[in-house]
Amino acid sequence: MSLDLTGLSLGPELTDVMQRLTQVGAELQRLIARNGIDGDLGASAGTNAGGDGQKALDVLADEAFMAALQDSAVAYYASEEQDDILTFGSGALALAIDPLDGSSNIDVNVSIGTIFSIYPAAKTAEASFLRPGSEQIAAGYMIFGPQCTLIATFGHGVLQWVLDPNSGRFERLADLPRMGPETSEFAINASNKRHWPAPIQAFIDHLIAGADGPRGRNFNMRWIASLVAETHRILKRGGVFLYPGDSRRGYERGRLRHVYECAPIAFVITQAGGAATDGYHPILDAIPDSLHARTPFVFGTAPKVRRIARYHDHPEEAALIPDEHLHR
Ligand SMILES: O=P(O)(O)OC[C@H]1O[C@](O)(COP(=O)(O)O)[C@@H](O)[C@@H]1O
Ligand SMILES: [Mg+2]
Ligand SMILES: [Mg+2]
Repeated sequence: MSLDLTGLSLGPELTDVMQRLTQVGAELQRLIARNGIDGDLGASAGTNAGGDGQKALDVLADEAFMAALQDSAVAYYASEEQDDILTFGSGALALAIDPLDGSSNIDVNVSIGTIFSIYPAAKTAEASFLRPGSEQIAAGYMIFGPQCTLIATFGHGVLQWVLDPNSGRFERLADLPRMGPETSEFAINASNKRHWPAPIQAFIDHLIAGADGPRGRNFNMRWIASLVAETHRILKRGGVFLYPGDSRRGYERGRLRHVYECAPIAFVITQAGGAATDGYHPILDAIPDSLHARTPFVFGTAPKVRRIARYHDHPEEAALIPDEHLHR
């Protein structure tokens, strides 16, 4: 057993799938630590279904998860790296996965990870994933960084484990506390500013104006370009993340993928007391129209996420709403 699930009643199928996911995670952390010794995990390795360039580690991670899950309770496997949903058998579960998130960071030794999302299998492969994220029964991510951490939700708060490199086992830590309402950090790829829609431009302009602007206080910015690392920081110390749709060709719906990136992160964040939207509507209520569909994505501390929605309704007043009026 690679994962301490003591005291959790997940049922035999989900327990087994979590064990298999974390076995692969522990192996990926080991391989990543040896990058450059045997080969280059950041080397180009083709193009995936979504048209993104693949790195050697993208392909290797996808193959490792596929091999580990083929004879498990996973009936349907939907991966960022596969054109179509794969059918493994007649098990009770459907698993969507971003096998390697943050690939642009592989060759610069910055945190990367795996994002997973689990549903009860539906009648067909498509129906198992093209459904509201609120129907997920489990979701989370592993981060491959200074520590290998697993964050997961099974619908009752957010749990965390850390991989003990001595034993190869994920040890459970205290559950994550709920996110507080206060925060002063935001995350967005600001190089795209000229392409953003007006409400996002106004929101960010007001944050950057700091104490001299309508918000009347200073804010701080971070951008790692690994969704897992950004999520982890926001879970631990609050803040807000934005990848809006923009006017670049192919980015009308942003960059991030609904099924295997945004829905699972939204499940984790809302279970931690935060909020997750497409800028306006809750992500967990939306139904993606295809496996690799993109969605604009805003998540983090709930009042901040709600304020961004207000910039769409009332851009002139949104900056002036007191935080305490955004608690619901
Ligand atoms: O390079 P950009 O446009 O800032 O995008 C960064 C985003 O792209 C991603 O790397 C996409 O994920 P993949 O590496 O799985 O394709 C996210 O982790 C990150 O938030
Ligand atoms: Mg990703
Ligand atoms: Mg990926």
